[in-house]
Amino acid sequence: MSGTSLDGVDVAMIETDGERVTAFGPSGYRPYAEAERMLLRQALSDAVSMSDRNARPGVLAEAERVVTDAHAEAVEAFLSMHGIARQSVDLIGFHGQTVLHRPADRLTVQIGDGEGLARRLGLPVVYDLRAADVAAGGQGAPLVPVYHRALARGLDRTGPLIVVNIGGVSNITYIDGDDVLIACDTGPGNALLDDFVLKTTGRPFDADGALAAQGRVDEAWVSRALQNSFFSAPPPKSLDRNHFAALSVDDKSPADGAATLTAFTAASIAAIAPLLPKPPRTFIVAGGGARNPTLLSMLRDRAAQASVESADALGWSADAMEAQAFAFLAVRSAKQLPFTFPGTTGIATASSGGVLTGI
Ligand SMILES: Nc1ncnc2c1ncn2[C@@H]1O[C@H](COP(=O)(O)OP(=O)(O)OP(=O)(O)O)[C@@H](O)[C@H]1O
Ligand SMILES: CC(=O)N[C@H]1[C@@H]2OC[C@@H](O2)[C@@H](O)[C@@H]1O[C@H](C)C(=O)O
Repeated sequence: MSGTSLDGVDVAMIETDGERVTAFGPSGYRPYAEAERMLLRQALSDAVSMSDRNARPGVLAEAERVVTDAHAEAVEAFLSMHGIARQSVDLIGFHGQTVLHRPADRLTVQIGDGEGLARRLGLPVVYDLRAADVAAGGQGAPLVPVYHRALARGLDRTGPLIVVNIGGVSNITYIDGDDVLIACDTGPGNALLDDFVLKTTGRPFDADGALAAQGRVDEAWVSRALQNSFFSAPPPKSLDRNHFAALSVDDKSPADGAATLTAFTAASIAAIAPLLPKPPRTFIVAGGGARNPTLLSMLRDRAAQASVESADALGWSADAMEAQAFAFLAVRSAKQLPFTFPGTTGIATASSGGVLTGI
């Protein structure tokens, strides 16, 4: 899995039948080199004008090779580091790199050559997991909720809970027993903050929320930003990474800008609660944002009565969860089990998707 933060490739191994997770294997990470990250950033810009998802304008063809190679290297290093025999792996789930997401135009583009990856690894690969949903009128995201539900089945909790994934964009899954599964993107995650921190300090992200912790939140700015009609729309809804890029805190000091953007992420996650059937009892936080204590504390302040817990504290892996989810989705895809639902992507009927290659 390589997410919208463009930080690197997450690898994880699980044992599953697509319904339940019977064992968690190890997980790993292969960061993008600086040059690779710059190429991917350029690919996001070059993708803006795309209308045909198979076109590869500008640097996209080169970026696609880099994405495929980085994933192959990530898997190879992972297998050798953990002494896992290639033949013991049944299936690889490959998300690719989203370079454009415009579901209203029935367009979502993940670059990455699934067939090339299957050839290089000598293993079957399931890829292109968003396309079928978008083609059928769904949002194509989020896909992870069905995995969150599988994990939540193993928790002994009453009352509705929310799993929040704070990646480049933030998304939530609302689970209330086995029957209610609602999901959507909630707004910014780390991407706006990362971009601002990179521009003002040269560092790729606000490590441990230290910069934001020193700054002052401009609450008026946050309230204004929350006026965007996206926030009052009910789920399902999804976002392109750069949807809020025009919102600028460039007139602020690095610390105040970081504090304000961190608060914007926290406030926009909390703002989903009134749009759900019942107030959530718990927010379980995963994704890179779970490592940012300033963000967690701002979410606690804004989450009303709900408790805020990190996924790691429950024995789930905040870092590996998305990669695990794409392994789970690959198995569901291979078995033709549905993984997008009216309540998660807005698709008319529960559907499967993905392309299986290399068997
Ligand atoms: N120690 C840390 N302190 C603060 N922020 C952190 C820390 N570690 C990671 N992050 C943030 O998490 C981001 C990476 O998050 P994650 O790996 O969930 O993103 P992603 O895989 O791109 O996700 P998605 O696909 O959900 O957008 C980094 O860019 C950074 O902003
Ligand atoms: C189009 C796309 O790649 N969307 C990502 C992005 O990153 C977070 C959020 O926006 C989420 O909707 C989705 O990824 C997660 C893994 C998902 O589909 O569940």
